[in-house]
Amino acid sequence: MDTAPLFRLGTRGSPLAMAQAHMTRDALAAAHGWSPDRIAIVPIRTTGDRVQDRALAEIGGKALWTKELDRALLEDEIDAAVHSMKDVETIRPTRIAIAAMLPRADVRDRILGVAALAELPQGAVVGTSSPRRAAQVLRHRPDAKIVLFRGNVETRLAKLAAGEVDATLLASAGLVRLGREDVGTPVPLDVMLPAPSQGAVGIEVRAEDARARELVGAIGHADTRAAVSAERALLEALGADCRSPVAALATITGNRLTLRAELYAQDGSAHVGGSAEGSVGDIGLAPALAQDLLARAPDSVRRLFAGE
Ligand SMILES: NCc1[nH]cc(CCC(=O)O)c1CC(=O)O
Repeated sequence: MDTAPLFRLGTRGSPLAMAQAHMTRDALAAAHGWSPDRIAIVPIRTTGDRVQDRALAEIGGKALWTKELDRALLEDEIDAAVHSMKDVETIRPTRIAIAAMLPRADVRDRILGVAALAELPQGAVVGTSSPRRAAQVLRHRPDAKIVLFRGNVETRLAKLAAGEVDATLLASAGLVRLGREDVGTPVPLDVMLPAPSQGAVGIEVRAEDARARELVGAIGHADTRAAVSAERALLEALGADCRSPVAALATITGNRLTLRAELYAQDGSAHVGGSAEGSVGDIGLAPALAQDLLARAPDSVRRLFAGE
């Protein structure tokens, strides 16, 4: 770049994060009539990228992915940070604002290695580090053996190909963004409801930076934001974090929002599910569904959630 960048986008350096940063750059360039090469993409290494051998939940949860990007944003090294909304904590620093979410991709999980959970051989080994996916697999296949499976999408595909596991599960959205829509089979939503925020890319800015808010706001997708906000409000009301086996999906038709959610016991032996419907702006909907689910949850499920 021989001229100063018009805008600096911070991102993690994984291939998926870089693909999402490029999507964001292209959307910004198109919205503002800029040449894409006037937008700098700044890869930032996070603790989560360095630590590969332990479950995320054990070593500090989602903050591992956001902390370094938050610092770069607050220290004005970048103008905006691009995130998978699924990896962004429910409660964010007050000086950081979500300025936009891009149109959501396919929200489903894909199963790789077999075409469906029902086709797993007896006692099959399934690799995942997601408490939600583990519980959902065990709910349908209590005979399966879950093993910790980390690393970025490419690493996991390589481990599967090497025969370390019989099957694994990945978000369809990530595979599509990496140009790997050819692998795996989508799992129906009634078998595996997705993680809250799955498939959504969000862009954060400094709350006080009016220019960045406006520039990024121009590429936002209102329905995605409304849906993901409802799912995040549910997580907050549940007192849930990345260790919590919880699935949620909001869908919007016109001005109506339907929020579905399921909470699971860790071993999939119990669960509770429900849904609520209201107008898009109804901020009471998600907390009400959270209370309803907690009230009906079996003990083995309720004790995994802090509530309130
Ligand atoms: N936790 C890792 C992560 N964060 C976002 C995605 C996929 C993209 C998305 O859901 O938007 C993935 C990988 C996966 O779950 O397969």
